[in-house]
Amino acid sequence: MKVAIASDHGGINIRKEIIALLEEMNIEYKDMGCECETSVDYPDYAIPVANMVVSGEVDRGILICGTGIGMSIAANKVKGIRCALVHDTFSAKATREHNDTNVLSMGERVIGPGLAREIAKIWLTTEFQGGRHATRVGKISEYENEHL
Ligand SMILES: O=C(CO)[C@H](O)[C@H](O)[C@H](O)COP(=O)(O)O
Repeated sequence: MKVAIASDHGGINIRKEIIALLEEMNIEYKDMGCECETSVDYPDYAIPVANMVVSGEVDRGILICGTGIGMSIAANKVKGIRCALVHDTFSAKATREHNDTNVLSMGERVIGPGLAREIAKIWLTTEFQGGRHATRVGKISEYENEHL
């Protein structure tokens, strides 16, 4: 698996924590910034990562901003992206099993690095269950293909 990761200025510390996790898990990754702690705009990071996922350049994306909300809104504008904003381990597992999410978003002003690491680890290692969930995810893709 290959992962693209990015944050704005509000998510740098959790990004570093998740990069350390990816290295421990021997998961190949591309760090897409941001490079500094000055204020940047989250769509400039969310959209490139989302495009890397839909193009197949990477398999998954991980995005961090202050709340995770801006990143998730922006990523979900890209056709083919299913981005989940997650701040608990139950949802991390469920959104892989049920929604086959390909991008994870978290907020550094909401949770600490320890929980973020647990969430990311679960999200990276949980398989999609398919079945009835595939039917539902398929309906989202169908809508995207017909209307977006
Ligand atoms: O998009 C967000 C809110 O939904 C992110 O949390 C941003 O990191 C946040 O808006 C940045 O805020 P700042 O006041 O410019 O640091």
